[in-house]
Amino acid sequence: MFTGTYNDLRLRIFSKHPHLFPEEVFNMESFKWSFGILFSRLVRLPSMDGRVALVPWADMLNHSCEVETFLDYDKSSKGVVFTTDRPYQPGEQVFISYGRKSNGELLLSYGFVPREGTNPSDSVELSLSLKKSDKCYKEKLEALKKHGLSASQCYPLQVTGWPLELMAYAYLAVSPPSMSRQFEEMAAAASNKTTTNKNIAYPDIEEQALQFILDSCESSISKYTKFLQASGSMDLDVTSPKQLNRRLFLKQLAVDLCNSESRILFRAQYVLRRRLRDIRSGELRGLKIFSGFRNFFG
Ligand SMILES: C[S@@+](CC[C@H](N)C(=O)[O-])C[C@H]1O[C@@H](n2cnc3c(N)ncnc32)[C@H](O)[C@@H]1O
Repeated sequence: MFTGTYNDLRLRIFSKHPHLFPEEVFNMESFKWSFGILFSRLVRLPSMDGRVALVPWADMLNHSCEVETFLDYDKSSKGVVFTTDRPYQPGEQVFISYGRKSNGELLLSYGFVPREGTNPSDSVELSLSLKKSDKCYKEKLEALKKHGLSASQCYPLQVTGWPLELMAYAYLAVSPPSMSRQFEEMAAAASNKTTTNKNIAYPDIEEQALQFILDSCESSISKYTKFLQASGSMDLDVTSPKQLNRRLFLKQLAVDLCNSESRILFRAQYVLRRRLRDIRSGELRGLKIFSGFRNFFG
């Protein structure tokens, strides 16, 4: 990402105006540094339409997932103000919220991962894909494309659940050719750009749709498990103690992120399995009643 953005800037701006952007200053190293400084310190000001600013004193405040206080511009005092949401004791560390962000977003923008289980906004992207072998692959893809979606889509899973769009995508992925008239409705509900009714339900294929989500969850879990197992014996390939510390630190961040994301996937797996078990045992009960009737009438 850095390399692409930097090369783009160099090609389109720096190389055309070398007197304004000398290579000794505007190089990859300084670009990385300024990018990091800017993105870990800039403040979005909600009352100024989300305009961003660098606010020297405010960039000393660390983030906590447990507070709901944001920095904002205050018209009456003409300054950036911060009001705490609870009393603090003298000497106690004061926190702000960097926004309701997932652990992955916090790691990418700020370089840290909150302690496991402490971030209620944490989420993990679950990738769902149409099966190439699906008899209606072309029709489904066409319906998806109409709503700005593609054959593979990512949806955020949280410990507390998943968006209605994800379920709509799963319905579309598993629906048989006999439901082709509903493809359009399902694709529209799977898109977060449309405002159509998202709360669609197709009881006949609910079990297959949940199983489809569960399969995707389990395939994702197995990737995380493989990474976490391999991380124990990962070759860090370093030449100095300083480099070793840095690599160990980065590896720990990756492990922390994987642990928090797989925790969400395990929770989803549990909920899905339980729901499927209920559906299947309901069906079994239905079958037993039906065979009871048969006995009765037979
Ligand atoms: C705006 S600065 C906050 C001040 C910073 N701690 C400092 O000493 O300059 C943002 C950086 O602080 C660190 N940080 C903020 N909140 C944190 C937290 N809850 N856990 C670990 N590091 C945190 C991260 O390195 C982040 O990029």
